Amino acid sequence: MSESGTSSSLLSARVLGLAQLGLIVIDAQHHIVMWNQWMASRSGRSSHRVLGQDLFDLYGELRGQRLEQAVLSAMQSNLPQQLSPALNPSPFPLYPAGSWGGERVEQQVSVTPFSEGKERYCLIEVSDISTIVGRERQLRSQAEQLRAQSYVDGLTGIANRRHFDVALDRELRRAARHEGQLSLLLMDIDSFKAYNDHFGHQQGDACLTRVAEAFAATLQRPGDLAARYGGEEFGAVLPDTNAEQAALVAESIRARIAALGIMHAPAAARPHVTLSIGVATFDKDRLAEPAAMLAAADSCLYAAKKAGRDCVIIYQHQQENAA
Ligand SMILES: Nc1nc2c(ncn2[C@@H]2O[C@H](COP(=O)(O)OP(=O)(O)OP(=O)(O)O)[C@@H](O)[C@H]2O)c(=O)[nH]1
Repeated sequence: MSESGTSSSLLSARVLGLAQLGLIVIDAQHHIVMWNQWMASRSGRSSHRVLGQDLFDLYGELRGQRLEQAVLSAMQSNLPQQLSPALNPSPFPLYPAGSWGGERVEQQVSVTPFSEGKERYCLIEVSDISTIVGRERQLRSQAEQLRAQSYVDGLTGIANRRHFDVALDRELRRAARHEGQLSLLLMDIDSFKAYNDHFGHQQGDACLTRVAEAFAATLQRPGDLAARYGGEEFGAVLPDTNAEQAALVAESIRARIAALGIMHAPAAARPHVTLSIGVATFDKDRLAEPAAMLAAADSCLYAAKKAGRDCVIIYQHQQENAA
């Protein structure tokens, strides 16, 4: 061999040793003819132990798997093949260099057929994509967390206004489609300004949280939604619930909040914290849109305030306003 031939093969060997990905070459009989340092340090098998062995004898678990199919089809079609990392995350039992055991590294594997003289070969390249996959997983879980948070009220931990709007819209459509029943409650803590003025905003927040938790705990069905509608107002979406049933639910919420016995400010209408509640029920001819339902429940809430607070008013279609 010429001097320049020798130095170029030395250079090739050095480059193969430095490559930051696994390089395996197998011949047409699947015998390993090249196994670089990256593969040795992550598989625990040095090249002199694996050269000449059938790749699929060495790693029996690869038999019948996508990698073997990719090699066969690359050899047949003479076209490169790529394994989907999502379906084949870690085909080879490879571990981070220097750590024998633990989690396999996540791999991206490609198979490239080639010929040299009369011989046919396959180059198998293996990249470690653990960091990328880990980062993707982290981003996905952060996105899920953000999504969950964006539907939860930060103070009280119950559903927020956005969640309420989405649920009301969805349940109204469902009720309209199936001629079903649906009721909506809007409620407001009585004389809450006086509470804040007397006890301070921080204690006001604590009161809101107690009321929210007790209100949410009153709703029994999995489809019911308890939400903070805004400020000291709460809303409930009650699927499959007619006006009579909704009136019972509203009354049990009212009674439960009154029974908490949270001391109110001297200037408040009652000695303890109470709720006023307005109730509206889906009607395909009159109350079929979210805005109409909300306006009806709100007019009842207003009527409950006028009626002295700590009470429930049900929307009546016959009258312009609540009874
Ligand atoms: N602490 C606290 N107070 C809030 C919050 N959101 C709204 N409020 C207060 O709730 C009070 C609502 O007062 P108003 O709308 O005047 O009604 P009210 O005093 O409850 O009287 P009625 O509704 O007529 O019984 C205001 O003082 C708001 O500042 C909150 O997140 N935390």
